[in-house]
Amino acid sequence: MREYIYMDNAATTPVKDEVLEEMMPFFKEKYGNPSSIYSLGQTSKVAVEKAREQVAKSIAAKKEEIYFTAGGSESDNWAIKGIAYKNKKKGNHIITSKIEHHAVLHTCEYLEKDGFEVTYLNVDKDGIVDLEELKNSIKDTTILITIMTANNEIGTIEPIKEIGEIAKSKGIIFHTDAVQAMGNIKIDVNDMNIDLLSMSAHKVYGPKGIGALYVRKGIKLDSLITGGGQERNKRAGTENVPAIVGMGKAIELAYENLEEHNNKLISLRDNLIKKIEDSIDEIKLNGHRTKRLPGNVNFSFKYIEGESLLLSLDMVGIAGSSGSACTSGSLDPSHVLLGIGLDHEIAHGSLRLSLGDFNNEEEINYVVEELKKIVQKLRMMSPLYDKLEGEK
Ligand SMILES: Cc1ncc(COP(=O)(O)O)c(C=O)c1O
Repeated sequence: MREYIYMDNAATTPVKDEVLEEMMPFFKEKYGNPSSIYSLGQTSKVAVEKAREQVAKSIAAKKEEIYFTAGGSESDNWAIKGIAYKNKKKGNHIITSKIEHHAVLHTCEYLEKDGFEVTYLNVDKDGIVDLEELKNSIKDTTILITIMTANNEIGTIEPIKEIGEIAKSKGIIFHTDAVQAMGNIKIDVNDMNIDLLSMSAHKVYGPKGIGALYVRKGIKLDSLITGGGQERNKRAGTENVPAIVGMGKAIELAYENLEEHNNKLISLRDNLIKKIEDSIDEIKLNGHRTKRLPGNVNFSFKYIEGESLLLSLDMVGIAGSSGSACTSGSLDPSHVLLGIGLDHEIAHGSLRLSLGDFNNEEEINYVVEELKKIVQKLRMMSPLYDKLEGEK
């Protein structure tokens, strides 16, 4: 069998050699605690601050506006709960969208049980938030708008700058989950009026279990973990120095080569979309055709179960996804696909192929060839497809 073809880069990415190389000394040689005042400790502290600078630079933020966390989920939880509880006296209303990641949706549901009111905005057939509906949803009690920069399943990029402007004009705090967008889209927190932004290293060829939250200077939010004075008293606990160093390097690399990376991915993505559309019928591309992440391809295939498709692809050495990594494995159709108006049956037959820096044209051709055969085989086994064939 040929080498494994990995097309699930939206779930996670491999750590790049240059990233691993930067991390390695911080496990055994430079193992000091950044809070220790002797030189071994200070070496770690300098490394953490360098990474903070690298992360800040990538979104045009200041170094002291970056807090390291244990990943995207933690950043989302902290941003939303932190702002909600800090502003409880001002109001209890939060606005989000129906297609957010569960790290946002489940946090909002948690807050609803604690007396907060949440509006879940609809999106159009491509997954784009309706700005008029957003404006009309704002109340005197609205304290936070949280809308993702780009969707993890269908890749649609939201009008973040416009949302930021609306929030700013009404004096409402704006948080965005940029976990999928980082390393794929140029982000400027000032130009886009973003007050808080969540990110995660493992989507940009960095290590897992490390992320960051950008908090605009002047925005107050409750501490996430109390204890020692780390992260300026906001998130206690000895820093994960190797992971922080890896995150800094991974993000720096991603933004150094953004254009080159994007041009390559967009060309691969559009080729893959075209080849699938040319060779398989009764399919639907999910997400916006152009306002989408450079590496994201998401199709629904009529008369097919996404899980069977994934297993069949795995058997020929191809890794994809039928929803976000956190929800695949469950039998419920994706809330994102239902959110863009797909019915349950077609939402079940969906496949996400997310391309990354290590994919190439040869792999695209192989995937299309195999996908075509698998779809045909699975449809022949589908009672619904059989019935329709009989009617033709
Ligand atoms: C949009 C989005 N937000 C948040 C997360 C959670 O990030 P992490 O895995 O770092 O907790 C993910 C991960 O898939 C994501 O895609």
